[in-house]
Amino acid sequence: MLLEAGIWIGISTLIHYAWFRKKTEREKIDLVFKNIKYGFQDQLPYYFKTIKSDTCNTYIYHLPYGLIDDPKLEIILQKTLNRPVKIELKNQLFIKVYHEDLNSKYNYKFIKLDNWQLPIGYSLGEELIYHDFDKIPHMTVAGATRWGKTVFMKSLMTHFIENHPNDVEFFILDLKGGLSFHRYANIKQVKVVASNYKESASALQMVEQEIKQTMQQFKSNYQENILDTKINKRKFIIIDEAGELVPNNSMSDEDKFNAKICQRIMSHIVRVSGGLGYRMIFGTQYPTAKIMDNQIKANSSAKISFKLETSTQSNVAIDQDGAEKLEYPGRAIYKTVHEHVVQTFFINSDEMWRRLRRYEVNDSARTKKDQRREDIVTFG
Ligand SMILES: Nc1ncnc2c1ncn2[C@@H]1O[C@H](COP(=O)(O)OP(=O)(O)OP(=O)(O)O)[C@@H](O)[C@H]1O
Repeated sequence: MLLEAGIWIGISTLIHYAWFRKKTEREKIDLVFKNIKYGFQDQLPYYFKTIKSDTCNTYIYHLPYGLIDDPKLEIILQKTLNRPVKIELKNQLFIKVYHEDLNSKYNYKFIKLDNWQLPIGYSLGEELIYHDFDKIPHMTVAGATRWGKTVFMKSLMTHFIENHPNDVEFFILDLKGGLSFHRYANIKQVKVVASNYKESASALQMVEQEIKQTMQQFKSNYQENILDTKINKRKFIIIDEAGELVPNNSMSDEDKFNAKICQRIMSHIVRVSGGLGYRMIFGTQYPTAKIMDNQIKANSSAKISFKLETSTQSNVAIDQDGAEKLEYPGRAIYKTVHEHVVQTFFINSDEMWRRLRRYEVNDSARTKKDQRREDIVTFG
């Protein structure tokens, strides 16, 4: 009698333990598959193995033939496990469950990368995500005001000046009155900082003229692409706020005229100059079809978006929803063929100046150089 009671207590304790014990991550993943019916007919993903690392646990599953990815799965697993989750579907299903979320700030640091690669920021697991401007020359940068566009452009500038002080050149259109980039106008690598329509049109005409000359030079040497030459120079045209360059009725005739020149040359730059070593960074807080027109979008296969107001804007900027849900300044979606959520690097003006001031040239040297440039440029 006593023995029977003891066995019964033992069994019920076991049942109780099995029922109430904390489920493992893997058990929870299996339950999610079952509950949301993520499978093909009655076949669910079949567990293969787990790889544990310092940053995450990766659960690998074989998939029944015919089962494709489901965008909801990542969100459901994230909520169920209460951890950041990233899902990749290659031949198998890889579910990465991270121990830590992304930090909301990573300070800029000098990172030596090959050639014309730019560290964009960290994605989950502190994986460094970088962009190769020799593979994809032009980039659009969208984001509502105060969410990180200008800081991103500044860290791009600092990175390339630190990595290629003798080979990089910048043409900057700072249409927020020159407030963000004026301080760097006398840096050796900065050819011009334009802060109004007239200066912007002149700066872009300067670029257009240089493109013409480079083209001529390539033609006479039977060269097709800068990557097949020994030329190390790369020229970046930064547009910080492209929305200002769309002609509208509140502009004076002269401003409209100059804005139209800018539109024409920006479109020329993205169409013809990538192979010649020119890279355009097209920034806007207003991603509408009018501002980010088809020409710019089609020729800028790299897209970054910081937080935007609506999913409609997100679809214009990066061809998908998501930018409207970003939560922190500096957090962005970087999209080429692949897509990554990243925390971009933070740099403030003092730090940038501390790093770049050694490249400052004095005013008289700059004036002489500008005069020489003006000799070859036809201003509109
Ligand atoms: N990568 C980052 N990491 C952390 N915080 C950031 C980052 N980038 C920007 N911030 C924060 O957001 C603020 C605004 O950034 P930024 O000036 O780049 O915005 P913006 O989108 O260019 O705005 P605006 O269009 O008004 O110029 C910064 O002063 C900083 O406090």
